[in-house]
Amino acid sequence: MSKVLLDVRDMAVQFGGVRAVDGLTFRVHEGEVLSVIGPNGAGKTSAFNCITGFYKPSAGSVTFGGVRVTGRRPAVIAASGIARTFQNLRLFGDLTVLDNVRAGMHVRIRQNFLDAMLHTPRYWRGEDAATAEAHRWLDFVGMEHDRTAPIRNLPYGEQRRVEIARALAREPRMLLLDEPAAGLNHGEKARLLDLMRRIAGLGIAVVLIEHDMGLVMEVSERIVVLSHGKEIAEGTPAAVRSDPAVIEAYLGAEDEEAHVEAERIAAETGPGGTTEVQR
Ligand SMILES: Nc1ncnc2c1ncn2[C@@H]1O[C@H](COP(=O)(O)OP(=O)(O)OP(=O)(O)O)[C@@H](O)[C@H]1O
Repeated sequence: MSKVLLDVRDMAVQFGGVRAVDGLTFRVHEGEVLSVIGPNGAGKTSAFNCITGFYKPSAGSVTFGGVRVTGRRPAVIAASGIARTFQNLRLFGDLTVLDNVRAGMHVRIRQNFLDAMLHTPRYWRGEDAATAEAHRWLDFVGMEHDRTAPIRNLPYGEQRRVEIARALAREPRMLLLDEPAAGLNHGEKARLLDLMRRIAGLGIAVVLIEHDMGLVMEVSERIVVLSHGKEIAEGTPAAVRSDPAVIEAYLGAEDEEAHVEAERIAAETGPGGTTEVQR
């Protein structure tokens, strides 16, 4: 197995009385595709937010590339080589496709303040290089639409692709994708699968939160399963799929949802209501 890139140990996140993440320990190796799955509210996004510095863990440590980054600011963690996408797109709607990708790169373009103020030759060389590189990443993700149009005019699936291009333009060593297949159609999911494999092929580790189990089972080398903030299983897709603890966690969550739904309907219809609850 290749080198450990991310090492998360005993990480916990607390929101008032809720332990969103409760003693999570896992590792990601260079260039591997690892998925983090679990029922709604299991703590997956909270774990991502801790790793990327958006939340401060209440306990535990996060080490990336051998350097402890626990509790550092998001910008510092991003600069150390971790890029991410979000469950809800965070693009600049009025900016063009190209400018959205270039915006992701400004952390690493070497220009000083005066270059930018005075638009020196070095400034223009930097801008040209940035534009060429943005095109390269847009080619890589397969973005075929007009790149000079405002991004808000693009179909949703294409916007998702641009968000990945922007994250890649930071030249990360690890890319965290939070539900990248949400809202995509069948063909778009197939292209996403291929894209994730090509990203890993570049040696970039891909860590995926995803509810589409078909996609997860096909693309992942390993899977970490969370339930109520705790890791309940870890292993290959085949091992995880047949793990009784995993099956039970998902069935339990379904039961919980069905129960909540039944209570909601009962409250709406009141005693003697006529709505039947489907089980
Ligand atoms: N900012 C917050 N403040 C308070 N509670 C939060 C916050 N973020 C998450 N939680 C709670 O922490 C728990 C874990 O939520 P989280 O969003 O991490 O789960 P998830 O596994 O990503 O869920 P989903 O699959 O629905 O996105 C939930 O009980 C949630 O309500």
